[in-house]
Amino acid sequence: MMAIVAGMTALLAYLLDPAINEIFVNRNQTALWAVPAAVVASAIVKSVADYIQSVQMSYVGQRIVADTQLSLFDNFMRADLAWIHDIHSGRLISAFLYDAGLLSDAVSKGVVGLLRDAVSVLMLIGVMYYQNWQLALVASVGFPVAAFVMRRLGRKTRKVSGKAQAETGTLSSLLTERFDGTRLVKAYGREADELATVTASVERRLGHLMRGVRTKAATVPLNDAVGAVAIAAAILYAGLQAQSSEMSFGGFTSFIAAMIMAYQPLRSLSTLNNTWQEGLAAADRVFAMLDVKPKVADAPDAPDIAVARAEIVFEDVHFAYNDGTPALKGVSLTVPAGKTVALVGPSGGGKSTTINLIPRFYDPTGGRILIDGQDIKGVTLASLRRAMALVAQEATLFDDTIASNIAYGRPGAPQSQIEAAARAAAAHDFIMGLPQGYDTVVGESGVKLSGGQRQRICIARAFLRDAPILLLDEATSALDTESERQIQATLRGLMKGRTTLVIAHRLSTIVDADCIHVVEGGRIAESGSHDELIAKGGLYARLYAQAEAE
Ligand SMILES: Nc1ncnc2c1ncn2[C@@H]1O[C@H](COP(=O)(O)OP(=O)(O)OP(=O)(O)O)[C@@H](O)[C@H]1O
Repeated sequence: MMAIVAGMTALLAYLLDPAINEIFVNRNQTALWAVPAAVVASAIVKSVADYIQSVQMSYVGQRIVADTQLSLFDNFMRADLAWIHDIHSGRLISAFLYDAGLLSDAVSKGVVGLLRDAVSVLMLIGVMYYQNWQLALVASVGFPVAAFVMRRLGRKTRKVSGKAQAETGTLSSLLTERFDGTRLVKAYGREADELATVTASVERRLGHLMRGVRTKAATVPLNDAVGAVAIAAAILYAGLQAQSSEMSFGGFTSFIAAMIMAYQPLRSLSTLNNTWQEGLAAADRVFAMLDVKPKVADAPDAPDIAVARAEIVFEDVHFAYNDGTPALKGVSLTVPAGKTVALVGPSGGGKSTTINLIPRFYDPTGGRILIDGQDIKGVTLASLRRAMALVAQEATLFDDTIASNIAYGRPGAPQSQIEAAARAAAAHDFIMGLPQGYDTVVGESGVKLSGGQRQRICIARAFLRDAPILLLDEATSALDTESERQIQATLRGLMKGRTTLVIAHRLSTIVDADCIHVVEGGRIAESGSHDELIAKGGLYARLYAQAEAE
């Protein structure tokens, strides 16, 4: 298609030769009709090919955006939690939306346009050389100069594009945080300050983008100037040669037409180089993200875990986050099959870290974690995670129906099972009271639920998952006493017969746990049943007395 467009463009320039020499100079009657017909025919072929080509080019570009976005998302979903936490979500979003777009421009306009224009220019230069090679040689003096200008400006574009992208990432981070924290902004009356923060970022981004625009805008006039000198040189040379009349009038006109027609694709070639450079910069960033491979991954030939009793054992487990600060300094504990073990302790002690190691959100830096005697590092991640249900503090719901939210851990579960799970979580009645029952859409754009209702849907999700291991980050502290009591009752139902490790934020809720570990400073400070720990009169007894007093 590209060759057709380029060929037809060159043909139009070539046709000027017979048009002038045959029709006007030789007064040829056949040519009088044939040449205009040929002009129309080649213009039609060029237009059709042009149309098909633009659609094809856009498709190639958009396809690349779509494929890149899918690969990025796939990689983000598989990436280590540690990596995701270290990088702000705004940066991921800007790679997804902004960089993928730049990449598409580089491909659809850049590569394809580069080829098309290069072919057109080559063919038109061919016409020039065919008409008069000495003249063509004179007209070509501008090329090396133009190439040098393009190169310099291309480099600058690439640099500026990198800065603009970094600022786009910062801006999306700022926006996500501000939208999530709207309540806080309003409550503390910080609207004006937030506007100032965002204004600063928007202005910085504008500055970088404008630097790019100026570079791009300078490309065309600079090349135009070079082109004008080349045309002037050609006319001067042709004029000087005119005396010897080696060249016909038609030939000269065709030559000049080819030269002027070559001008347009040459101009676009110079701006395309900038687009191409932006695309290369974006590609660097996208590929850097695609190259990140998760460290928490299946060992080669890892078997599925075989869970029978579901006993969890921590053997002298050490762990440090990426920044190097140790969070666990030798934790050994056992969660006996079917029993409930609670982790309590001061904030920052390491309770969440302990629980996060069981589904291998992170791998320990020392020691081992065993489930039914199998080191969890040696089994497949999918089978390990299938063996557990997680009820986290945040009560995350997706923008989907209640039924889909409950079935998140067991996609395709029949309605009867979904309802049974909701009943067990004491959620069925309030769900039936919603406008569309189980088909009610919840989440950001759907019906807004109370904290307790959200929590109950999450518990129903864990019921339906029906896994032998239950990881519970007790989320009842944000609820009122009545809701908390109800949720506690449903949670006890959920824990029954399952190996449960629970983080207790309210000590009153875990008094009947089989064993309580007090985690402090990354170590287990004391362990025992509620009564034993009270009798001991240590940290737990103090924490409990404090909680009672409140
Ligand atoms: N993603 C992280 N990156 C770096 N350090 C972290 C990260 N998460 C937690 N920490 C640090 O690890 C230590 C243990 O944190 P952890 O969240 O396990 O405590 P916790 O006992 O669950 O606290 P809380 O009761 O407040 O939730 C803390 O010092 C914390 O600052």
